This record gives sequence, C-alpha cells and structure tokens, in this order.
Amino acid sequence: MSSNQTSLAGTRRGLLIILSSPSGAGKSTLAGRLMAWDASLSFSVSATTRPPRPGELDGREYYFRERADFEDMIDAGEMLEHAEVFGNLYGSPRAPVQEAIEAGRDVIFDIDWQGGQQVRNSTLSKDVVSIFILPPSIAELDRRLRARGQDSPDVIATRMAQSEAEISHWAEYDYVLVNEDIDETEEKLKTILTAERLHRDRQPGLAGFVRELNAEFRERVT
Ligand SMILES: Nc1nc2c(ncn2[C@@H]2O[C@H](COP(=O)(O)OP(=O)(O)O)[C@@H](O)[C@H]2O)c(=O)[nH]1
Ligand SMILES: Nc1ncnc2c1ncn2[C@@H]1O[C@H](COP(=O)(O)OP(=O)(O)O)[C@@H](O)[C@H]1O
Repeated sequence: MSSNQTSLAGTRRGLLIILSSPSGAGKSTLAGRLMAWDASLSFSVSATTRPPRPGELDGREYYFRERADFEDMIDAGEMLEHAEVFGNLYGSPRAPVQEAIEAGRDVIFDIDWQGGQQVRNSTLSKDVVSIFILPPSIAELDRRLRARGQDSPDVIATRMAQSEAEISHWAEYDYVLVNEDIDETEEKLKTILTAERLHRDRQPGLAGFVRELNAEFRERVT
C-alpha cells in the first residue's frame, strides 16, 4: 500500500446508508445481512417509544424509551432526525453517527421516508446514499408481515394501511430495489455499497496516487 492510501484511510468520512421501505418489505433482514458481510459497518440503533417485541433487546434493536424521555432527547438536540411512525416516535441519536463517520465508518440506517428526508436535508447530505426497498407485490408484503409472526392483526393492518404512503416516496431515493429474492437483493446492496465507496474514495486520494504513478513512469522512460 502506498503512503498516499494510508493517509486516505485516516481522513475519509463514513457514508450514511439509508434503507427505507414499507414495513415487512425486508429492510431489517437486509441490514442484518450487510452487517454480517462487513464488520466495519456501524448500525444506527434508533430510539423508539414502541414497546419491544419478544426477543428485542434495549440497545440492540432499539433504545426503548418513554415518550417524555424521547421528547427530552429531541429538545436537547440529541436526534439527527425523528418522526412519528404508526403512532410511535422513532429517531436516530446523533452522537454515535457523528462518531462513526468521523472515524471513517459507514453507518446503516433503517428509517422511514420522513427520516430519510431529514437526513438528506441535514449538513451530512453529501455523504448520504439512500436506498428504497419495494416488495414484489402488496399480497407478498402482507404475507411477509404475517409470516414474521411478531405483530398482532391490528398492528399488521395499520402497517399495511400505511404502506401506500411510504411507497409514494420511492422516487426520492438514489436507488430502488425490488426485494423478490433475498439473496439477489443482498448482492445488489453490496454492489451499491462497493461502488459508492469507490466513488467516495476517489476524491481525496487518487490525485496523489496518480502523481506517484507519473513519477514512476518518468523514472522508467528517462
Ligand atoms: N424516522 C425514523 N424512522 C424509523 C427509525 N427507526 C425505525 N424507523 C421506521 O419505523 C418503522 C417501524 O419500525 P418497526 O416498529 O421496527 O417495524 P418494522 O419496520 O415493521 O420492523 C419502519 O419504517 C422503520 O424504518 C428512526 O430512527 N427514524
Ligand atoms: N426476499 C424475501 N423473500 C421472502 N421473505 C422475506 C424476504 N425478505 C424478507 N423476508 C421476510 O419477511 C419478513 C419481514 O422482513 P423484515 O426484514 O422484518 O422487514 P422490515 O424490516 O422491512 O419490516 C421477515 O420474516 C423476513 O424474514
């Protein structure tokens, strides 16, 4: 590795990778697969006022908070973005995101379209890569929500009713994937991330590297 690439690693900022979709389209599953693929990725653990599902742990899937505590966090400016979704508050704590991207680590967000808009309109907008996940059909979305087996029929009905509104924001995203086959969608996500990283890394570092190549070339021809 050239000295130039070493200094590049120390200065580059992480990307903010936003995954949005209607509930049940598969974004949590895909986020989990990306995390398993690349241990350097950081997951933005959101805070929420919704109660934990069986098996969910405070600080792992979400920070489960009372509404008053959540509102205190908003008032203190601790949220990068926040929104009301399905009658509960959800938000991304700012500090861990800031820390990760300054250390050059890419951060995955599993947030809705409102959060996606807020992050895209924030001071971090130039580091954002946003991806919208569509289900192959509404019948399959309904089937996946039921098959997940974690929500009551009422909760599933609310999520299905909201899915059209969530889907209506698809065109605001950089990439749109139809999650039919989970392995194929995972591969496409990895390709997007790989290409976006190459794009990010070309700006600060490559001019110096090309100078090194030119110097080597001149040494050979003289
Ligand atoms: N704006 C915003 N939305 C979030 C955040 N965390 C989760 N969400 C969204 O809230 C919705 C409900 O999430 P959840 O209750 O975990 O249900 P699930 O997506 O069906 O598993 C999903 O659209 C999430 O993407 C957040 O920090 N901010
Ligand atoms: N491509 C797919 N084909 C079939 N089932 C899927 C696919 N992607 C996800 N699932 C399943 O659908 C359910 C909802 O996925 P999940 O990742 O929880 O969705 P979201 O986070 O978008 O609400 C889960 O049971 C998951 O295993």
